[in-house]
Amino acid sequence: MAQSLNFFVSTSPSPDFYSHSKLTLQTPHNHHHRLLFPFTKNPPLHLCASADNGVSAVTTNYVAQNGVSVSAGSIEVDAVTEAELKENGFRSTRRTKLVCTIGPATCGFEQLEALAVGGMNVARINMCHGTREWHKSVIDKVRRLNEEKGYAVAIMMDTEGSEIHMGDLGGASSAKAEDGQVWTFSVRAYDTLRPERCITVNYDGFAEDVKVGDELLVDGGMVRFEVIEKIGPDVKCLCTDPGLLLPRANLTFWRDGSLVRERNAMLPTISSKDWLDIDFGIAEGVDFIAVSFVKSAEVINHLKSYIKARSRDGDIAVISKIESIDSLKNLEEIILASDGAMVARGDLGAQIPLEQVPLAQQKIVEVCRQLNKPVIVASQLLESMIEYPTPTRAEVADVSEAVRQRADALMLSGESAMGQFPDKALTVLRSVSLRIEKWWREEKRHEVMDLPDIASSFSDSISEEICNSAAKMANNLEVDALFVYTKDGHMASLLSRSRPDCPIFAFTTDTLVRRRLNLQWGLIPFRLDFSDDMETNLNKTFSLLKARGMIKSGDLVIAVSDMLQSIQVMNVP
Ligand SMILES: Nc1ncnc2c1ncn2[C@@H]1O[C@H](COP(=O)(O)OP(=O)(O)OP(=O)(O)O)[C@@H](O)[C@H]1O
Ligand SMILES: CC(=O)C(=O)O
Ligand SMILES: [K+]
Ligand SMILES: [Mg+2]
Repeated sequence: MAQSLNFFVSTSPSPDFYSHSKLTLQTPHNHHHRLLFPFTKNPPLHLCASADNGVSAVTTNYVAQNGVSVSAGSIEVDAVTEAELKENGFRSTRRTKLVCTIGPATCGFEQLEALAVGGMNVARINMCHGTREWHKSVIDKVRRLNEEKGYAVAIMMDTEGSEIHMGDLGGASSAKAEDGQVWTFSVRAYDTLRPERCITVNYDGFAEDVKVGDELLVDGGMVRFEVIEKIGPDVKCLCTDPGLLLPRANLTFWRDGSLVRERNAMLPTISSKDWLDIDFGIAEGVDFIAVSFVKSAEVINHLKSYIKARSRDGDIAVISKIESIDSLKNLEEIILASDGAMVARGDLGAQIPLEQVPLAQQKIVEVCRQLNKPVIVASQLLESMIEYPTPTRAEVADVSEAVRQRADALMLSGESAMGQFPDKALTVLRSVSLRIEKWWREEKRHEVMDLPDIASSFSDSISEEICNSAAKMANNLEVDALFVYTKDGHMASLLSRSRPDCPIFAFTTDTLVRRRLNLQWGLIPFRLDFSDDMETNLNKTFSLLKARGMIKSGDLVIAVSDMLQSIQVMNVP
């Protein structure tokens, strides 16, 4: 029999409202313990509850108020998860989510499908590279894959930003800079064939801003030059650290051991080209927009209201990329304003000393977790796999560390965009994630992180308490899965924040919410039509999942819901 704890909160503005909460704890021996709490709160809340015999009493009441009916309907979950659940059972599903940057190596339909099969949860397109037509064709293919083959891959568009970077390499995929060579960095636009060892720069003030003696870092130091001469728009540079130059690589320059960033600080976070790309993203209905080189919360608030006013569903999540000194300074307010964050270690490592990057990563992951925002650890996780089929031991250790920190997601960049072994790289992320997650559960490690209260309303506080308790109960009772019925995804993310031992089945009526939840740790998002009647919802879910072989009789489940704020513990009948 189900044991349940239900709350019912509505924000009725009635002036002479009456509110109370009644908690019922039903023991197996039918001893009912009731608690009655009088409430006076402003703004007025209507809090009532509960059921003496399971869920039916309350939910019937709720349905009567809302008149929502349940259609028989079906349940949608992505094909990979379904196979994983059937094969390995609840416990061994992967909790850490995987983002793949799509590029020339992976933009074909079959290549995208191979990544989906390999566990890609989110496909990232980087607006620094390629044309809008190219990106549109990738988005179309991913959508087709989802529709035709039952995947739920979300799409993340990453803005170019207006930091200083190199142009393309006249069509070449890379160029090798050797020690002692002199290269020219120029703001000229070359129509005709450009001279050898010549790189264009996107920023007109470049030649004025650099000084002879400055150090010029490509891609955060993958290649280094020293400025030796300025001739009009051309800047002659001596290669001091050889390496591979990639198209549109970021450029930073350093003087007397410090990053020169006065000009960068004046460049807008979202350039006019970025705004056009954002319009494109809104029109295409991407799920996430990742904003490069965020400096303050202001720009994120601006973008969010822009999206809200223009997007059909008003619902594209905004991810702040933490990759500049300014973003580290304003970390908490930026993350608070955003729907998630990315530790963009590539550019971050060009702005702060490399040895500080791991600590910055740890801090960003921690702040995101506390503020309940998903966080992606990105860049160079498996860099050597761009060229080689196996990773270095150090790379495996780096991936393990990000999983151990319990980041929501890991991201492939060049490894999947233009590397020779995209599928193998994804397999490494997948197997390392599974191994570390298993270790965590076997060791019965408990969270050391204090999760602060983040609710901004009383109703949210109840959701938060319910989710924190449900996650704790799930660990203590060693349940097989948490079920959450959520319209907007909020309660699902609160459960994820607690990083419980068991997987979280998140049922939502909304396809967009379902795809967005794909970025969050431990969530298995399902699309399901459901009502406010929990008994009906549960029965329907059990029969649909049982029919598909994803759960079986006897499995122990804790279910929570955000329409009817409740916790129930039960065995699958
Ligand atoms: N759409 C694309 N077309 C061609 N090459 C791409 C594309 N996307 C990525 N690449 C290649 O893959 C490499 C790594 O991709 P990634 O998106 O991490 O680039 P990045 O420029 O380092 O990132 P960011 O600009 O966000 O800091 C790029 O340097 C580029 O060479
Ligand atoms: C991902 C990205 O933008 C970076 O690492 O710089
Ligand atoms: K970018
Ligand atoms: Mg970057």
